[in-house]
Amino acid sequence: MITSERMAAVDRNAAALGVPRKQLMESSGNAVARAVRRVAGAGASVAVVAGRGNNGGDGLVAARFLDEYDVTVHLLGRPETIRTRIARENWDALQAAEHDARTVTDSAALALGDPEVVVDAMLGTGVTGDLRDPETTAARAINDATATVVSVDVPSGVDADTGEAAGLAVDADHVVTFHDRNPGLDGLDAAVTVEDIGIPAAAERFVGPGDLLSLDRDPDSHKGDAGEVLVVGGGPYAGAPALAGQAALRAGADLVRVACPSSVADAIQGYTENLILGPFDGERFVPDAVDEVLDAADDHDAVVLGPGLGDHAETETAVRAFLAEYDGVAVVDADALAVVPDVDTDATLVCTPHQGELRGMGGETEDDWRTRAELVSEFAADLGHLLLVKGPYDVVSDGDETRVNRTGNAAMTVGGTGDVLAGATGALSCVLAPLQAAAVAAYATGRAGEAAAAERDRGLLATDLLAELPPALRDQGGDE
Ligand SMILES: NC(=O)C1=CN([C@@H]2O[C@H](COP(=O)(O)OP(=O)(O)OC[C@H]3O[C@@H](n4cnc5c(N)ncnc54)[C@H](O)[C@@H]3O)[C@@H](O)[C@H]2O)[C@H](O)CC1
Ligand SMILES: [K+]
Repeated sequence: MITSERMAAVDRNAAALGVPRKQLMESSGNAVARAVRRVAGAGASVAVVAGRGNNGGDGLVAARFLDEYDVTVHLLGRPETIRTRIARENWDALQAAEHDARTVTDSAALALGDPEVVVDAMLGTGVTGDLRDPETTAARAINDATATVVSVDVPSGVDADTGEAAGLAVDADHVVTFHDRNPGLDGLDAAVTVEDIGIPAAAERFVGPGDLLSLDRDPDSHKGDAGEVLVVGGGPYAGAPALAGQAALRAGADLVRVACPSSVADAIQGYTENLILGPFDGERFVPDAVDEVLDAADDHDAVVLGPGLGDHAETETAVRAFLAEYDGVAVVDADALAVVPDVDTDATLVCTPHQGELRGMGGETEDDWRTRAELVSEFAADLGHLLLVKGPYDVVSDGDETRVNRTGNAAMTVGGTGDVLAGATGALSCVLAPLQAAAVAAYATGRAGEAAAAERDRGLLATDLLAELPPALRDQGGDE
């Protein structure tokens, strides 16, 4: 099962892996043609009704594969208004080969004739709201026809994720969908076939530029802001919370506060004016400070717990007490990880151990990334918490879904890059689901490290990564 949002990400990842969308469209169209052959008699008349997006493009490819039939293509709208280059190229290919391909500019003028099969390629996952004209009139004509209706990807007018239609929708006999089934197809009367269109499994497994699309969602559809992060860190160290806090800002958080012992507040503020300090008395995080930090945490969308806290027994007790009461999202890093295996908490934990810390938590690790991915997944399931295990290939798993990140380089073994990753994960946790936040944070931090290392053979510093995070969170690939 896959949502259309995730499908769009996987599609973009496939393109980055060398399998561009036009190639997928060729496979989709071919699969639709195969479905038509299963229901059409020899030489049957087939009407392909194509919209101006990529769903229409699939239909145009199908028409090319169905030369042995009497095929008529009805494009809904003028060819100049076809929305994507790849769909337009497939329209041009039909024209060049002198297929019977007509344009319908006046919806009243749509004459389907009396086809044996209609291919409904009007709208796919790009649909929003009620069908508009000419699609409404065309849907009515399709539903009135006696033809067998084969819908491409989803019956036009139906939301692939919910199965609901805002208004009129095509009443399909068969649906040919691609790669994996959308949740909305389950309740339909139609016979649904899922066709492999050659998307590599790696497009789902490896974090890629498509995963950055999840950051572009309509801001009104979630919290409405970029999030506020509380870093709980510092004591024996001051640099780590400063790095984590700045990374959270560079990853897009609106506001980052640092709850730290008063002994290091000036030092942390001295690194940057961009962080807001919320010091509590003392030289380290101790049980007495827990209530104050819990109050602060309640006003934030996510907490980053651990950078620079140290491993004093009192601090460990304080971390445990904090998590016992906290029920939001917490990115847990560094010394705070030690409490995770037996902590009692309602919080959503995103744990970011390196392989040494993972072993300290009782987890196993392996050099081979495939084996490691399995081990991390099993351990995340045992813990009941999400893990982002750092390594040459980072593994992110909640025990159910597992993603692997390949960005980054050996120069990033320098101290402080883990704090940057924890901060970025905290910021992204404000706007994305935890697994996606961890995956995107690992991907972007690795890319930031690659960009920073491009100019220096040695001597990379964790601070070099900070300014590289914003571009690393943007998809710089061309849209093919
Ligand atoms: N995911 C894959 O791997 C592949 C999918 N393919 C096919 O591409 C479509 C999705 O294509 P897209 O261009 O994003 O959207 P649509 O064709 O569904 O819609 C295009 C267009 O329609 C307009 N529109 C939206 N809502 C309405 C409405 N209510 N009434 C009228 N018009 C509407 C809007 O402007 C959209 O831009 C997917 O389903 C697959 O069939 C590719 O083949 C590649 C592989
Ligand atoms: K369709």
